[in-house]
Amino acid sequence: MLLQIENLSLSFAGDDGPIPVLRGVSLNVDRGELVGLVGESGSGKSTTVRAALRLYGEEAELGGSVRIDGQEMLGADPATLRRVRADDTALVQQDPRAALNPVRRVGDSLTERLIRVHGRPRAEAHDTVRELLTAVGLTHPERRMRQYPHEMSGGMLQRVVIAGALSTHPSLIFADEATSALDVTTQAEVIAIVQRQIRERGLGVLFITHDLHLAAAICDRVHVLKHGEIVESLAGDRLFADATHPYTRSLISAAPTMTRGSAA
Ligand SMILES: Nc1ncnc2c1ncn2[C@@H]1O[C@H](COP(=O)(O)OP(=O)(O)OP(=O)(O)O)[C@@H](O)[C@H]1O
Repeated sequence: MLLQIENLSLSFAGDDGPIPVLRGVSLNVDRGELVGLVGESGSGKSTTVRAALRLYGEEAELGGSVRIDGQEMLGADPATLRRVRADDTALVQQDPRAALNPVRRVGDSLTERLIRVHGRPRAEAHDTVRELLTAVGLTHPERRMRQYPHEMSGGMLQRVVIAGALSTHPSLIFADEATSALDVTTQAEVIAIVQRQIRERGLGVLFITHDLHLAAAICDRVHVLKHGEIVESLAGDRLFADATHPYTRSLISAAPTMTRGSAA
């Protein structure tokens, strides 16, 4: 199992005592799986990811267990956390501009990480990045590598970020609203790239989205989070048909549908 979250709890320290945000979250992601985590804003989706990667400091109190590729993250020492984050996982978030240094050429941002963090020779790092930029659907990869983030569109930059995420050969990707800011066509292309990596590399993906239609269309399983608790877990292709929890039903009825004339 790539990701095993069991009974994960998290509270932030507040002036009037601890503020519980996650209340016993349990979910798994296996090799080759795309697993969805849905819920309304503030339900704790991003907190689940950040807690799993142990990105909080002393402000957060954690309980339960998170194992990534068998390694327990709660209680792991800083060197182990750095290794798991750098070697086994990648995190792709909504805003690709926040993930890239604005004053560096995108090729340098991507190759430097491979050279510094992963000890790859410069020429090999350069070739890897060029090949991955092609794989994520960018034409003229050498030219792209010489560009700065502001010279690219959001869709192009998110492809760059995904190429960077794949460059270290992670076994598990946390995609936190990774395609939410993209137009529908670019979103479909980027998702197709991720799905190919899932098939070809046996990658596992925890896919966080507020878009239930998207989750139903692409996820093997979908977990529904409400106030830090998973209230329902369903096969993606049965999400709309089989959901029984009132919260899931309310999310479904609130999800916008594109029907002819609906924009009028
Ligand atoms: N550092 C923090 N200190 C205190 N409360 C926090 C902190 N980070 C998040 N929270 C609270 O935890 C709750 C869950 O937030 P989280 O960002 O995980 O939600 P989400 O489901 O990802 O929502 P969104 O889709 O809006 O990002 C929210 O009520 C938020 O205000």
